[in-house]
Amino acid sequence: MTAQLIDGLALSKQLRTEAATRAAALTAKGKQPGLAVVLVGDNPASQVYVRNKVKACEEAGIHSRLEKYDAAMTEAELLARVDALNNDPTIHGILVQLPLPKHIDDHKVIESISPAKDVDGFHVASAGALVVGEPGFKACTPYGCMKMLESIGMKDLKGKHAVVIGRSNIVGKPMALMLLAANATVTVCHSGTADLGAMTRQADVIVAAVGKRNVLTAGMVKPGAVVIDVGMNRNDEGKLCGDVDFDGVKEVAGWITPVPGGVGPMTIAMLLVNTLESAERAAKST
Ligand SMILES: NC(=O)C1=CN([C@@H]2O[C@H](COP(=O)(O)OP(=O)(O)OC[C@H]3O[C@@H](n4cnc5c(N)ncnc54)[C@H](OP(=O)(O)O)[C@@H]3O)[C@@H](O)[C@H]2O)C=CC1
Ligand SMILES: Nc1nc(=O)c2c([nH]1)NC[C@@H]1CN(c3ccc(C(=O)N[C@@H](CCC(=O)O)C(=O)O)cc3)C=[N+]21
Ligand SMILES: [Mg+2]
Repeated sequence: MTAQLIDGLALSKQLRTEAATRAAALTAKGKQPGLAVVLVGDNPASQVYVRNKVKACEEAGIHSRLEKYDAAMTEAELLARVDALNNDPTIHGILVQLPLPKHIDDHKVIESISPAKDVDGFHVASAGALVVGEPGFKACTPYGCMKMLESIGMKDLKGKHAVVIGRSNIVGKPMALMLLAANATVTVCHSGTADLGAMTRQADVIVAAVGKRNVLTAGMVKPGAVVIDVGMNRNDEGKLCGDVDFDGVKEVAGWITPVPGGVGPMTIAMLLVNTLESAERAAKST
């Protein structure tokens, strides 16, 4: 059996076209949506991601402001920048690229972002809204994974068992909560899980969000399962790859996402969707 591909790149393009239509409608009313992306330091991966985000905004007609700062920037200086963006009516979304330099407390910086502009969905208010099922910004990566499931007719996961590998605040935990909200029965695995394969072999849906190559191999997958690969790693040749042994798992799974061209582009698309939602809300209230 060979799995069908969930093409995140194609799906993200569709979402970005819809975003462009919504952005144009706001701009026509003199209320162009705006996203601020703040990058501190010179992490090469962050440079690429941030450039991709800014480019996606431009293409969708969303105003983007890229603020790049030296790695020596102090926490107080960064907090002052966030405060200025919180009070800037032309900015509807604020993204502070992670990781931040070690001398800056990421938690403190994220909590300083106005929840109304937290388009990353990382603020404790956004995370809490997801826990209790209130409206709030959803973290872009798991939100994009849910859109991928929806695209293959799996919006409602009643009767399905989903296994999430990873429990970070930005991917694994919100992923588990979104799957739960979609009526899946959810298991969350992590570095303390005794027998990962025993868990994943029961799954109808597997989301791998670890950051290690080959965490999921063919023998760990139930035939026909849906496999979503969030991981972003480099192989020995320096090529981008996920957490899943793609070549092996694609022979067993029913559906699989590629890396690149899977979850990554969806993350960016959902960032635009969240920014539009923020801008539309702001337009209504003025
Ligand atoms: N495509 C995209 O848009 C995005 C991709 N990513 C990528 O996704 C991956 C995960 O990111 P993130 O959540 O931030 O990473 P973290 O490092 O914060 O979390 C990794 C999680 O994996 C768990 N883990 C580690 N080793 C194992 C193992 N052997 N078996 C089971 N679980 C394990 C850890 O467990 P414990 O909690 O016990 O330490 C932890 O919960 C990375 O590759 C990252 O680059 C991230 C964000 C967006
Ligand atoms: N505040 C904050 N918000 C984030 O959303 C955030 C962050 N910090 N820090 C880093 C992670 C990682 N992340 C990715 C987004 C897109 C791709 C992406 O587009 N990937 C392409 C390939 C890109 C390439 O070629 O390197 C793909 O998978 O096809 C990857 C990773 C967002 N993150
Ligand atoms: Mg830090």
